[in-house]
Amino acid sequence: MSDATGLFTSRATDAEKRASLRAGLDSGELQRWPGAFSPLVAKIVADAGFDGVYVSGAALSADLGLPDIGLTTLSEVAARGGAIARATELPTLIDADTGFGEPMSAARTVSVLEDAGLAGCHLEDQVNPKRCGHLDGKDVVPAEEMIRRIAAAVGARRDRNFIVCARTDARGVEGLDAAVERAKAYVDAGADLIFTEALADAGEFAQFRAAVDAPLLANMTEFGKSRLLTTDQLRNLGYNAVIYPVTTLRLAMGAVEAGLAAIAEDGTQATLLDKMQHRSRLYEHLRYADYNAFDTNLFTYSTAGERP
Ligand SMILES: C[C@](O)(C(=O)O)[C@H](CC(=O)O)C(=O)O
Ligand SMILES: [Mg+2]
Repeated sequence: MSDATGLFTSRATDAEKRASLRAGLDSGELQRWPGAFSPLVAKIVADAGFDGVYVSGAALSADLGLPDIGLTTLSEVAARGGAIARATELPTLIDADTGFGEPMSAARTVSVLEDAGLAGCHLEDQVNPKRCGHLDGKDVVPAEEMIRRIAAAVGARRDRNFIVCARTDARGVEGLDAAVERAKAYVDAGADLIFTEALADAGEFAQFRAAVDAPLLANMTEFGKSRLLTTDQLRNLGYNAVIYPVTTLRLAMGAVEAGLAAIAEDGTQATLLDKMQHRSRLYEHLRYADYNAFDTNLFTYSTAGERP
C-alpha cells in the first residue's frame, strides 16, 4: 500500500504542533504567522516558508459575509479553524474574540479549540459586542474581569503547550500605560503571550517590550492604527511573533474584484490567465498525484499473493 498519511489530515499530531508553537515562542526568533482564510490558504502559507498559521476572526466573519462584531459562534469558529489547522503541518493560532461569554465560557472555548486541533488562541479584553481593534468606539472590561477570563482559559487546557494569548485593546481606550499594566496582570494570570493591539508606532512597541517580561505579538493589519513595521524592525524591537491577519483575504478579494470587473467589461477572462493560480499549481498544493496513487493502489489492492 502507498503511504496515505498526511493526505486526509496533517502528518504532525496536534500535540506535536503545540510543542512546535511553544518551541518557536521560546526560540527568541520572530515567529511569522500570516492569516489563512481557508484550508487551502494554510497550505500555501506553509509552502511559502512561514512558521505558523493564524485564523482571523475578521477574515472568518467576512468570509461568511458578516462584519467582525462578535456575531460568529464558537461552533462556527472551531469548525473552520479546525479545518484550517488540519490542512497544514504548521501550528495554528486562532482568534477567539472575547471567549464567547463569561469566564466559564472562555474555559469551554479553550477545550473546544484544543479538541479541534488548534495550537493556541487569543482572548481579548473587550466588552461584548466586540469591535475590530483598529476602529474607534470599542470598550474594555475591567482588568479583574479579563484576569478571570485568562485564569479560566489557562485552567481549562489539557495540553500545557496550548498557547493562551491575552490581547489587550486598552491602548486605544485607556492609553499605553494602562495597556502595559493590564498586560502585566494578564501574564500573572497565566497568559503565555501578549497581543499588543493597535499600538501606534515603533516607539510604543519598544515601550511595551521594555515593560513586559513575556513573549509579545505584533498585529500588522493593514489600514488600521498601527504603522506597518517590517520583520527586521520587529526582530530588533524584540517582538516574538507577528500576524498578518487579513492580508491574504485582502489580496485575494482585491484580485477577485478586479478580475470580475475585467470579465464584465471585456466579456472574457483571457487577459487574466497569468494572474491566476494555474490548475497545475493548485493540484500541487492539493497533492492530487498522491491521491491518484493511493486510489490506484486501493483499486489493485490484493492479498492473494501473500497467503501461505
Ligand atoms: C486581528 C483581528 O482581531 C482579526 O480578527 O484578524 C483584527 C484585524 C483587523 O480587523 O484588521 C483586529 O485587529 O481587531
Ligand atoms: Mg479579531
